[in-house]
Amino acid sequence: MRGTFPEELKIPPLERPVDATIRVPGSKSVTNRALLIAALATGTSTVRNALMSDDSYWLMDALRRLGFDVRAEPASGTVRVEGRAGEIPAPTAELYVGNAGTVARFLPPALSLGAGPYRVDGTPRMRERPMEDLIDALRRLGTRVECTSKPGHFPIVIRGGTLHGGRIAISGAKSSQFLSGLLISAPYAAAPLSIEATGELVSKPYVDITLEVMRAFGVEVEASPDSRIFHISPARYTPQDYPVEPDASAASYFFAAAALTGGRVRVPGLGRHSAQGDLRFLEVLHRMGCKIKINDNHIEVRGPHTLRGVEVDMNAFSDTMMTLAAIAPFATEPTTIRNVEHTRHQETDRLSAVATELSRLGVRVRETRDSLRIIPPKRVRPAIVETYDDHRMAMAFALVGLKVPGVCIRDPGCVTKTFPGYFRRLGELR
Ligand SMILES: O=C(O)C1=C[C@@H](OP(=O)(O)O)[C@@H](O)[C@H](O)C1
Ligand SMILES: C=C(OP(=O)(O)O)C(=O)O
Repeated sequence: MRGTFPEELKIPPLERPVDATIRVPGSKSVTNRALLIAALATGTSTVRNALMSDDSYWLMDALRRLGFDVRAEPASGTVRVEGRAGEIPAPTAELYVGNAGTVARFLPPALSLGAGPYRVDGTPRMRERPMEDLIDALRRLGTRVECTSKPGHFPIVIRGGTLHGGRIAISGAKSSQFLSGLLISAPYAAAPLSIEATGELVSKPYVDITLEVMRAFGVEVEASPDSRIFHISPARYTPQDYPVEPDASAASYFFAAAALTGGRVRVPGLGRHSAQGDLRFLEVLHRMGCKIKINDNHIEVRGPHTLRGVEVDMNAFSDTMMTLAAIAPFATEPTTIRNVEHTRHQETDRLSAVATELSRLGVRVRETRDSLRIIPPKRVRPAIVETYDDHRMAMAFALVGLKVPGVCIRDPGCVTKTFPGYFRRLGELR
């Protein structure tokens, strides 16, 4: 999807506070759950307002290689998926997941339902990202998984045939996506399956998104009151006409632009009934001095005259960690972001990337194993910001350019992972 992006993009500063209504694309997390669940369902589903980006492309590409009929209209975001009732049509396939964690972690449990061998690989970074907890769980459920390069990592070869039922424990300490991946395919296990999340479960609200999309396609999961143990009885997804809501993480950049400039931004299509945990970023903006209105079908943020610094545990909504890091230098006090060690295993080592790039902009940062303390300088200075092939580095640090003349974003094309039109939308703030 990289297409026509320049090597470097200079961000022109805003001359006045923003005042805009900004539409953001469909949620990556919801899109990739809905597409895979639609493929497992009995009959044809229509997924509307689906995100069209690298991450959803790689899932659709994998489904097609597996023999599913997937028809996408990129302009409207409508995707028709012919579900095969839990059958994986192709007995063997070569699959590529790019650097999409959702594809890397959701697909392998579904591949256990097919014959195989299925060979699955990803980008060099995906080969470094954790897979071991999921691979171990699949092996315990009767799937043969071979790591052809490094134990616990891509590339892998899966030979399936069945997914046993029973009881299984999986660690959620590195990624919640392992648990979500198991949950999505669990209704097709040979017998009832109980999954226990052990250790600290990071990014917990994403598990709620999984349960919500499963429920929308007709499958209920019984969760223990502490949301640690999940019981899934054998069931079949029913096909749906399913609208994907806008992406809350993508919206965070525009909410932050209102905060940064003392302006107003409204994002339609998101509201109080959303399961997306990244809307907790709004609580952070509120504590920094913003006024927040959450309606049924839109959210509006008004920025203050001066932003306050905050101390915040972002474990549950860490995709917005970089958004906060990018506006923190403009607050009146330091900001501390805690409990986000797991982001070191994502598109890049995000704590290290943020600390390095903020330092380049003249901002003092104290980095620990799992936290950042950002100390606002007298003046944020211009710089060419490196993005480490991380869409969120590019999207977040562009916000600095809205305030400081001379900020350039290196490799802006990396935004295609989740938001190909990001810089066009950012231009709509003018
Ligand atoms: O399940 C999902 O859709 C996601 C879960 C989170 O990952 P981790 O659980 O690995 O933190 C999040 O960071 C990612 O962008 C999307
Ligand atoms: C962590 C992210 O992605 P992934 O789904 O690849 O884990 C992200 O989008 O910030």
